[in-house]
Amino acid sequence: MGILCPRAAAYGKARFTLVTTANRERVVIALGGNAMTGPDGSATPDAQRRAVEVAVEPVADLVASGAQVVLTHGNGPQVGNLLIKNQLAARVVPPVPLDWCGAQTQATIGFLVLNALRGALAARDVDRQVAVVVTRTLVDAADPGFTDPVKPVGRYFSARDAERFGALGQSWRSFGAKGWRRVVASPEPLEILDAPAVDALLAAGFVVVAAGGGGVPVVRADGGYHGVEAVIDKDLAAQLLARHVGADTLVIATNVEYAMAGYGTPDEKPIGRTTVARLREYAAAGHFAGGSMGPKVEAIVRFVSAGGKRAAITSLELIGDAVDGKAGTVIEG
Ligand SMILES: Nc1ncnc2c1ncn2[C@@H]1O[C@H](COP(=O)(O)OP(=O)(O)O)[C@@H](O)[C@H]1O
Ligand SMILES: NC(=O)OP(=O)(O)O
Repeated sequence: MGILCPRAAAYGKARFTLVTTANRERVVIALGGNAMTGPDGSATPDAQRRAVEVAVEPVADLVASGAQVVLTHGNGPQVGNLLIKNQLAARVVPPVPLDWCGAQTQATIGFLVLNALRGALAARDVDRQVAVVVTRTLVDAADPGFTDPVKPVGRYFSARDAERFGALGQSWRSFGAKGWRRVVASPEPLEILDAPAVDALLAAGFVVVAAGGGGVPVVRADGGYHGVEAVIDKDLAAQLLARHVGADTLVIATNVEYAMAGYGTPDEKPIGRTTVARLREYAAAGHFAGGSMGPKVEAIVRFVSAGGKRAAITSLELIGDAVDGKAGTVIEG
C-alpha cells in the first residue's frame, strides 16, 4: 500500500517517490556543525539559515520515503558566540549560565530546522508536522570532563585574544593555523531524559528535532534536575537518543564521505563497510582525531554494540544512501 509523492522541481527533475505505509524505519540523523554554518564556518543568521536550508533537503527526501526521522544537531559555534555576547554585555544585563545558552541554541537552531524542513516537505507535497523538543541530557556531577575542558565552542580567535580571555579564567586551545577556540567541559551523556516525548511524537507521525547540542546537561539534585555548565558532544548524545527511541539506523552526517584510516597522510584510505572490531582497532591506533572524527566513530560503535541495526558516518548529500547501507563508513549489528 503506498502513495506517490512529487519531489521539489527546484531540487532537480520533478520525480515521484513511493511512500509506503509499511516503510516505518526509524532513523536518527545527527547534523554536524559544518552543516549548520556557512562554508567558512561563519555563523551569521543568513549563513546559518542558508546552510540549514541545504542540510534539510536530503532529510526531506528520507521523510518523503516514509521513514520516521529524528534530527539532532550540533551547537558548538552558536553556543560559544552566546558566551561571548554574555561576556560583552555583563555590565548591562545579567549573564546567563552555559546550560541556558545551550537551551537557547536548541530553540534558535530548532526554529531554523523546523522552518526549512517544513518548506522542503511542502515542496515535495508531503504534509508531515515537525516538532522541536527542548531536551535535557543527564550527566554525572562527578564526571572528570568537568575538570578537563575539551569541547571547542565559538569561533576562532587570535592567540592574543585567547590570552586575554584566558586571563579571565577561561580555557582556550590552539587549533594551529586556524587560531584558538574556547574549550568547555563536556561530560558523558548518560540518559536523554526527554526521549519519551520524542518517542510519542514519532508515533504520532511527527518529524522530531531533539537533543540539539547534545541536550541541555543536567544533574540529579534536590529530588529533581539542575542545569550544569557544559556542552555535551552531539554525536555521543545522538547514539543514546537513537537507542532510547529504538531507532533502526543512526546516520552521522558531516563534511566528509568516510572516516579515513591515515587521515591527512599520503596513505589516507576511506573506510567503507566495516565492523565494530575493525573500527575499535583503528581508533586504538589513533586514526580518528579527538573532538571531530573520534566521537563520531565512538557513537556508531556504541549504537551497533548496543543492538542497533545499522550506523553510518557520511556526508550530508549521501544520507539516503547511508540509511540503505550503500554509502559512507557503515557498520551493522
Ligand atoms: N580519520 C578521519 N577521517 C576523516 N575525517 C577526519 C578524521 N580525523 C579527523 N577528521 C576531521 O573530522 C572532520 C569532521 O568532524 P567535525 O568537524 O567535528 O564535524 P561536524 O562539525 O560535521 O560534526 C572532518 O572534516 C575532518 O577534518
Ligand atoms: N554540541 C556539539 O557537539 O556541537 P558541535 O557538533 O557543533 O561541536
